[in-house]
Amino acid sequence: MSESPYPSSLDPSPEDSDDSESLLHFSTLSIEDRMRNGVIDVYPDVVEIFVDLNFPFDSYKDEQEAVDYKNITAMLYSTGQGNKAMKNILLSINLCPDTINLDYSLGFRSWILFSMSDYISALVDINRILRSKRGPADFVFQMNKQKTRCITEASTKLQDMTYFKHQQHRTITNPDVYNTTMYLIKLFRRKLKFRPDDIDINFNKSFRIPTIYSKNNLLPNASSKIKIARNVVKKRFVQAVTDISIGEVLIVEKPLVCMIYSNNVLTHCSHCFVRCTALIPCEVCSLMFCSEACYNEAKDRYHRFECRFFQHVEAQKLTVTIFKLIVLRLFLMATMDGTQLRNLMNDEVYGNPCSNKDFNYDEVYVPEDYFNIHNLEDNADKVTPDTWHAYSVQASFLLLCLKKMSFFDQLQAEQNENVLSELESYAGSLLLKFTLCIAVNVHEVVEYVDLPEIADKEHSVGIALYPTVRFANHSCDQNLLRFFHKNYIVVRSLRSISAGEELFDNYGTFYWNSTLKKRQSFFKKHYYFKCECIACEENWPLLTDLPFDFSVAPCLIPREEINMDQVREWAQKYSDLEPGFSNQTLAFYYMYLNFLYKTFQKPFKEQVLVRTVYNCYYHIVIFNFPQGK
Ligand SMILES: C[S@@+](CC[C@H](N)C(=O)[O-])C[C@H]1O[C@@H](n2cnc3c(N)ncnc32)[C@H](O)[C@@H]1O
Repeated sequence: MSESPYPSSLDPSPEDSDDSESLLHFSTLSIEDRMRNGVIDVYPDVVEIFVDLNFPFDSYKDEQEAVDYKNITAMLYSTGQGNKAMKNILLSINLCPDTINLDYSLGFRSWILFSMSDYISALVDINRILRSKRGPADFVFQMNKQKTRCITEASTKLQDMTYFKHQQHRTITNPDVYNTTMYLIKLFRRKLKFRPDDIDINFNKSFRIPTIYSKNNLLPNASSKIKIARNVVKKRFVQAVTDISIGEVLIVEKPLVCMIYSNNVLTHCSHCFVRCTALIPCEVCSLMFCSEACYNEAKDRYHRFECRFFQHVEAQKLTVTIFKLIVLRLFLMATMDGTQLRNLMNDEVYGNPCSNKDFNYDEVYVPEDYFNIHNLEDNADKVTPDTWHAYSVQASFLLLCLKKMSFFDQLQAEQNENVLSELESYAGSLLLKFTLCIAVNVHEVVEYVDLPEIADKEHSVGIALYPTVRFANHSCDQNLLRFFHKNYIVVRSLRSISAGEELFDNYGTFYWNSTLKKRQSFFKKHYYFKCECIACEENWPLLTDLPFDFSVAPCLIPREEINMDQVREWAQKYSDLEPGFSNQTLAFYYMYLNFLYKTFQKPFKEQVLVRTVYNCYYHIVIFNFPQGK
């Protein structure tokens, strides 16, 4: 259950980069030479390298392949292989251009969804087909008939749900009851938006994101109990303004920019990251969305131009890391698909991407403002020559793709294939700046899959840049926990925190699962700092060597005040808990964890174990019991 916030896939080092072949060209240069060459001087060579790539501009969509997948689906479905059929029909929908064949594939999926009793998702597909108004009469007739069946079935289930709504808070330990209830609760959630003739819903929209009780006037996504402070070493950091107790919601926000991992494109919405069975395809590239609303928002915010880029690299099966894709997206958002590029270049304050602007701490922070990128930490003064080099190559790759795709044609009078214009160079420097910033500021978005066993539930969905959470520095013994709801992040206190204390995130490696030496080299290499947290200063032991005996563990309160019988009872209850999820169990973990932190001095094994399970369990309960704590 690692929390891996900053994924190793973002490792910017040359040896791990997919540009490594291109880098061979430079490996003969001495470090000094590379440093002297710096960023700008490598451009001509990089141009040479990437012009060689020379990928043709093919389309990703392939109607014939889509029809083939649909035919395979029919064969699998008729032989009772429902899951495989579902996978194939998804591929068919994903590959199909927006023609009548797409309607046929959607129609097929609605049959499969119906047979899986997922009537609402089936209705989403059917309504979409009927809206397109392009099917022949008998197909439209079949779809209308299917629609009636879906509505009838769904209405019956919806009545059952009223009962289950009242059951949500009850403890569920029996796995069968658990599974049935889970299913009905999911349906219940959908009911909140249930309108049979107008279904293009994302049922998780009814999902409750935890709220912040006392909002911060200066940091709109944060609690008034925290503020952004700064010092010379760490620059900005998050600090407690008043005492904070365990479990308080401190930050809730949407990403400024996010990107889905390619292996989730067929299972999750590429815009909001919700897991969804009835995804609809982008008309041009491989991305899929949970609803027309998400698709349109993606197009409005970043996907119009990006979509063309995706279709080409996908058609060529080029491997472009998620890291590059998010940088490109950020660039397109920042420049509004290029239309604002020249204005940005001429802007006196933001025109120079090399100078970081710090936001004014007395004014209201605007989390969704693109200009925040200019005050992200980029560590430009600490990046090693090798990393500079890798980043420059990555930025150049994107710049050349943009050039090749005629991105600059509308924006400038002069075009020259071999020489970069002033505007193009500026675009390159922005891409480089974003590459630096993204590397040390993004989080990995995870989802917890709701299976009864606790282990191996964590699933990485994508990466995202959170405008307020990114102010939190690292500690190997952090006092914050991150939770995700779709691509929203929720940050809560892991234990009580006193006024004036710094609030710490964790960048992916903890004192109990990695040695001091490994941690220090990880942070130096990826984040350019030396961790001086208490766990590093005191070199706390790994999990297996942590003290675990309650009767001798150092205490924070006089030992005679501790009711040891009660402690043993809780410890026993904790280790005996059955699989299955409920708010009561969550409340127990929460209470027990609070007790452990308040009573025993860190580091103590039970604190680590309970904290880890609590983190995982919390996600699951919140995901499946929307009224949860
Ligand atoms: C996500 S940012 C955190 C906010 C950052 N301090 C700022 O001013 O924007 C990550 C960067 O903060 C710095 N940082 C994070 N944790 C640190 C720590 N424990 N000690 C020193 N610097 C740290 C490193 O430069 C790191 O690359």
